[in-house]
Amino acid sequence: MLSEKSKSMKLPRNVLIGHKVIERSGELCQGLGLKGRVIVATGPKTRKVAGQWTADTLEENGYEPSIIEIQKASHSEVDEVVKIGKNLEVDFIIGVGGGKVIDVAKVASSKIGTPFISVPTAASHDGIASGRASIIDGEDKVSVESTPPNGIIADTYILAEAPWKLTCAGCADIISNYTAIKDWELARKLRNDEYSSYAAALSKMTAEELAANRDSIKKGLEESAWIVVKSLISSGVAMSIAGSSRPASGAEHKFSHMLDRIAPNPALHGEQCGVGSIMMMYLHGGDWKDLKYILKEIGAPVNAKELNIKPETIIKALTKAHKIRPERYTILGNEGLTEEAAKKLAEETEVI
Ligand SMILES: NC(=O)c1ccc[n+]([C@@H]2O[C@H](COP(=O)([O-])OP(=O)(O)OC[C@H]3O[C@@H](n4cnc5c(N)ncnc54)[C@H](O)[C@@H]3O)[C@@H](O)[C@H]2O)c1
Ligand SMILES: O=P(O)(O)OC[C@@H](O)CO
Ligand SMILES: [Zn+2]
Repeated sequence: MLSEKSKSMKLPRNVLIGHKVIERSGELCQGLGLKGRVIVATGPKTRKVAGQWTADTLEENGYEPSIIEIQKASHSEVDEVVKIGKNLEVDFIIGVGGGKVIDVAKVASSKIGTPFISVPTAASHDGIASGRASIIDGEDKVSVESTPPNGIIADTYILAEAPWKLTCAGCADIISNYTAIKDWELARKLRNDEYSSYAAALSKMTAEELAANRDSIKKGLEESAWIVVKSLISSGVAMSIAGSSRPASGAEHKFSHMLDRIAPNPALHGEQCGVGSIMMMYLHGGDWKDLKYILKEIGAPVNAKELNIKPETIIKALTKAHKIRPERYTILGNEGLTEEAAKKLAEETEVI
């Protein structure tokens, strides 16, 4: 009954997208009523790209920034930020970097109970706006529930300057929503899994919009960065509406997480999800050739060679992928693929 049904959703409040909007970091933070001491969590590379610039801008606006460099998305890094944050009695945390830095900053702010501002330096993943975070937990790094950013500063000047490979990975993470949605619909039909038609529609529309605008996605263009980062934010909002990563994570993500576990040198998250999506679309009986064509036109990897991952590792990841998050039903079913079926799938889709 509707009267008994309730759901709470947290969504980002202030979003700034545009050329050199990092210069307006103070304005955004003041607009959110934030003041005082702030931790600027960034990476070794991204500190030079935008972390130091963000801290300097905040200082010019009367804030007291402390920069912390994050090496990887681990619990120990999160605990370190929490410890420093509590000692400094920070008022909020700002993450300036790729997906791993933003995830660590997101979880640390949630643990301390302070607001969090997301400043992506690459349009490489859809964690920019999501309420999820992927922190290494033993062998796994699937996303767990966290809190969405209170604000987002997406500087298209920085994003356009980022390595093109990162932008292509972000596009592939979005295109992989196609198969995530198919898996969600399948789980709803076969197991009556909880399903949000609104979140599913938003996630699918995000992939469709990106695919439709792919001709405008070109290396070094700020307009391209604008298109991609808007779709990444939209995908993250779909996850916040669903209260899970279901709208953006199906069997293709299980395949990617398994590659993260077994591949000697995994590729970028989005790159692996894109290749996984080609194969899962084949299993769904969908137009995998069209999905492959879209990824190729954007410039994202479409096979093992372009991922720089050996065929035998691809096959092994396919046969084990169903073990990731077993409670999330997908086209892989509960038993997963046999080795022969995995080899045939990877060959039929020209991945190996
Ligand atoms: N929380 C979520 O909802 C969510 C969603 C998708 C992915 N993720 C997570 O995000 C991570 C993937 O993010 P990623 O692909 O950005 O990987 P990443 O964070 O490892 O960044 C990749 C590399 O790009 C570099 N980089 C970033 N911006 C740069 C710039 N402007 N110039 C030069 N180098 C730059 C980083 O320093 C890093 O070396 C994974 O851990 C994944 O699980 C989380
Ligand atoms: O929950 P997971 O599978 O980590 O997915 C989150 C994100 O990668 C979706 O694009
Ligand atoms: Zn993803």
